[in-house]
Amino acid sequence: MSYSRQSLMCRCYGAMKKCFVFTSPFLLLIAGADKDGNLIQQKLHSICCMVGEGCKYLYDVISDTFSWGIQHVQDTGIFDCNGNLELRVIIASVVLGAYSLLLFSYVWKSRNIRARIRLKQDSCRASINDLKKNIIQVPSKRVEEILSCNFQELRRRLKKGEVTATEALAAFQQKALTENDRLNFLVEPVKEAEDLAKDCDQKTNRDRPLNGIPVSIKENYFMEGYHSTGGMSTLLKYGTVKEDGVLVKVLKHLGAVPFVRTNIPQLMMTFECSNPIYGCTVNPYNLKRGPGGSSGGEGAILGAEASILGWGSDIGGSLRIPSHFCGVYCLKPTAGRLGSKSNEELDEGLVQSLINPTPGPMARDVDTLVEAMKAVLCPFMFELDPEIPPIPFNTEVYESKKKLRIGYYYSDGYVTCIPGVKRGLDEALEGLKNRKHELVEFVVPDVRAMFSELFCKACFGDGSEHVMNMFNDDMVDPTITLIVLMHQFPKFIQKYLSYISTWVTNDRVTGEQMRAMLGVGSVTDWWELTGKVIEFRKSFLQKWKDLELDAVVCPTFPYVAPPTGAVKYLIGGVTYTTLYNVLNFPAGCVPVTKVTAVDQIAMQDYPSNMAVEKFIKKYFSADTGGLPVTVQCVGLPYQEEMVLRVMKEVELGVADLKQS
Ligand SMILES: CCCCCC/C=C\CCCCCCCC(=O)NCCO
Repeated sequence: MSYSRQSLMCRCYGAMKKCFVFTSPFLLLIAGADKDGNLIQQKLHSICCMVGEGCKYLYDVISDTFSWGIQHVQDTGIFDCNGNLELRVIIASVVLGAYSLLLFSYVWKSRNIRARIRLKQDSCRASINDLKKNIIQVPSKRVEEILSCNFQELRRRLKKGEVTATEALAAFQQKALTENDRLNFLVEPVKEAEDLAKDCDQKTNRDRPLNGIPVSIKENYFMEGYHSTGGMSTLLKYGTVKEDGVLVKVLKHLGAVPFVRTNIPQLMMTFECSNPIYGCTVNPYNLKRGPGGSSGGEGAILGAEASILGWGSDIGGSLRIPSHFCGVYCLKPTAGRLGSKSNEELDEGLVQSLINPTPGPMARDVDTLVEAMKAVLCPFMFELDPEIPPIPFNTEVYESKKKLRIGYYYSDGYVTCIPGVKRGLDEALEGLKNRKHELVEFVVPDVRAMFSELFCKACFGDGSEHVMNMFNDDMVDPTITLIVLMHQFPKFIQKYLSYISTWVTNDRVTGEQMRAMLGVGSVTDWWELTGKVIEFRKSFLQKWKDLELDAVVCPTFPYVAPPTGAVKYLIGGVTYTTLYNVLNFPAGCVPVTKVTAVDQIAMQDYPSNMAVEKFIKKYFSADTGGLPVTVQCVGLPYQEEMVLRVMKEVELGVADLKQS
């Protein structure tokens, strides 16, 4: 989505609105003035007194200017000041008239937005109902049998013709429809799925690596005939996508059957999963809690076992956070390994050269991720997108038996992990130790500066202008209202608010993040930021090399699935994932445990110095029993195979522990 696609009118409207809203109080003050402008002086004086001595100087300048201005107007003789009512009436009428116009245009605009959203909702609902009515009938015993297969088993049966692709599709469609009624992860079913499945059932196609495997796809992936909105209804205006994106083409070429498109948060830059078009998705383990985001629909559908392989994307944790909250596996590849032409990042305002999003697979075991990566890293994809480095899957690295030297950390130095998360890491490390790997403590560098000074500044380098402009023609989801509202203020007020928030939250990061979202300023500042990112990567790499590490294992996130609507108070946790986007290191998640009653009791000792910690204490001391915990496995750039190997080692190590 390019800037040019943002209608000029919307942007002008937004700018005018802001200008007007912030100047009108002054206009009204003028309207309330007597002929000498006394009232203005009085009001300004009292305001200035409140702000303090420093502002008095400013007051003198301003009030002198006003007096001069009014005197000047009187001198011109445009109106008779003895009856100065006229001036006030004129100004008041202009202000009220403009407000009425604004109100009218707001109501008119809202009606259009709501109509656009309703139209899309109706079409999605119709599509779901259509599938419910016309779903291929498969006996329930057969459905259960298919759903109980793991990926390898399902693929083997499909290949042998013991299960047809049409049956597999129907089984997952049935399960998805049932689970969707409780979790709302579906955006819409893929209408062509049945035709694709029938094609897979041709004998000549059975050898394709993913033949007949039903796959779920995040809404932002380009698919011919479908909208990719990232939860922004304004993007519905541009119609459906004309051509499949690279990964969808590759998946179809390999025989996979995309069967549903799944939900995302509005704007895809938060880890709530709610937007005004498709609504709110909830967590399969606890319906009062969220599935994470932005690939939240994928997290929920996989967590509910209604999909066997899903595809999401990640620029700050959007594959890893939902995996962690929903207890599923994922791989966030190095940005570039799978290219950048598969999914909509309405993020084009967010797509910059420093920190890039990447598509990636999500699944219910490591083997599926391995098979998915092996399959898609194929000549067909390298030809389709020559910008993707033609590096096939390195089986040798994945299958190597060499003992590994693995770094680990329990805290990144900012938000402390809750006890359940710490215990999850304990278990992963113990499993690795039992498998004779060497463990080395690793201290991560300053994540506070990394998050606000590098991640936020890069992602919102334009002062969030591009994304915020889109809201001039859209509704705002309650999960992000606060942040959108804040951006309606002039920058100097936002800056002021950021300092207040540091003071209120006792947390430097909150204020720093707010200021970072005001953008970098100039090209020179952007170059400086580029230099800082390069420097950060260099020094991190050096630390890694000094310790001669093969990989790092650490918490994916400091807490588990939060109640829906609570993410806005908990953003701080995101340093654990954004670190590896800033570094552009591949990282994957492995579920290791679930929160226990003992973990919940241990929350009594959780710190509560910063606001974010107080909220964590509030939201995770109870009602978290049974929620999944994963660990994050990290490798050097382009070493996805090493990450997957470590993930497999963790999976095996934890399984051994549970058996013993
Ligand atoms: C208007 C909403 C802006 C919220 C700004 C909060 C600032 C930083 C938090 C970053 C949270 C990142 C969540 C994950 C984003 C992600 O990976 N998206 C994937 C897009 O493909």
